[in-house]
Amino acid sequence: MSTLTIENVFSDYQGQVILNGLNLTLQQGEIVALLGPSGCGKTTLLRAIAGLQPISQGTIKINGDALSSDNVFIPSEQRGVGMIFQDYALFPHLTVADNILFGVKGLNKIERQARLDEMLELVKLAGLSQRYPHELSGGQQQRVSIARALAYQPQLLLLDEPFSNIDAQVRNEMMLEIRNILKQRNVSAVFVTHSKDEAFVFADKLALFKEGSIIQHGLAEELYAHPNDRYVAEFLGAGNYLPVTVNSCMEVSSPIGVLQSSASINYPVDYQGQLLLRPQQVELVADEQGLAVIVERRFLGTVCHYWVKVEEHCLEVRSQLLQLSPGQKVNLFAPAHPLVIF
Ligand SMILES: Nc1ncnc2c1ncn2[C@@H]1O[C@H](COP(=O)(O)OP(=O)(O)OP(=O)(O)O)[C@@H](O)[C@H]1O
Repeated sequence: MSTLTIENVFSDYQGQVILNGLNLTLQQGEIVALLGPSGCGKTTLLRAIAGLQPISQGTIKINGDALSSDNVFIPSEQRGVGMIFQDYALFPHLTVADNILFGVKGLNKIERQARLDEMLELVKLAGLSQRYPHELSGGQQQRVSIARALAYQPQLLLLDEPFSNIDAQVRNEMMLEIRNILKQRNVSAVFVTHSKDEAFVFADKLALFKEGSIIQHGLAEELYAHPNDRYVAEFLGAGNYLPVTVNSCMEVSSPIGVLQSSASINYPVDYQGQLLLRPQQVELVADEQGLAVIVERRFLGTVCHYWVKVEEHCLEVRSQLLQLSPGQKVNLFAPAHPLVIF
């Protein structure tokens, strides 16, 4: 059974549609990132799941039980959902121990202590239980907020941009640490972010938002390699878009020559479209008679980023060939792969 099921969910603010018929399912233990630019409705969906935002149509279920639908509205505190916010939302006048145990009900004193010890160990804060939030670093405060959400043993954890206040240098490490904790406990989670890099590190699946709709959702690798829309392709990383004409179900003609696809192309012969080539999918070969010329080079350590002009097109290429220089003639190749054409 899915942990979370979102079926045809609509929501509005004063008649303005914010969520426009969303569908999404999440299996037990999966982490999904709601990804998209500012204002596209990610937080509104998170709030709707938490019971903090009404929906006007559709159904939200957890473990098969309806929480929001035409005739059901379960209050937030009865949903079994934990939330972690960007600003941690710790109680400043409570110690770490009291913050962590705040939502834990129905345990005796010994059980409460055992739950606290377990959580402190899980988030590596043993020994700090009597400190107050202002006596902790940002990362430690974030770990307290995780421990507080997990101490309550939620069926589902909701995280709203939880890493945006964490120093970039420790952010990746922190994301992996929290991801490991969730995986260790088999906790399902929905994570809001506008950063594809955070989504790739933290989530198993992505749901890409555009103006209140989910344009595509699935495994991160699947969306990156097979975006079904140029918006998805652009959001998930740099790419070159070259005009191509389909020659056959396995071949196209392009400004850098004839390219082979290793999967069938779903367009008819003579179809003219735009081919997506990620910078690492293009290879360079130095050639004095080459049809392309290097116009810019940026050294990045193990690879170089080149901008290469061919006809009127300028392509971004990431290459392990480090010695090419601006002005040099080259040829470009794209080894056979499943071509993505829009
Ligand atoms: N309380 C409110 N009243 C009216 N409109 C609102 C309210 N909260 C959000 N909105 C509008 O709903 C839309 C979606 O907002 P939401 O916060 O869900 O976006 P988001 O994708 O989470 O953005 P961000 O990444 O900036 O947090 C925006 O156009 C916003 O202006």
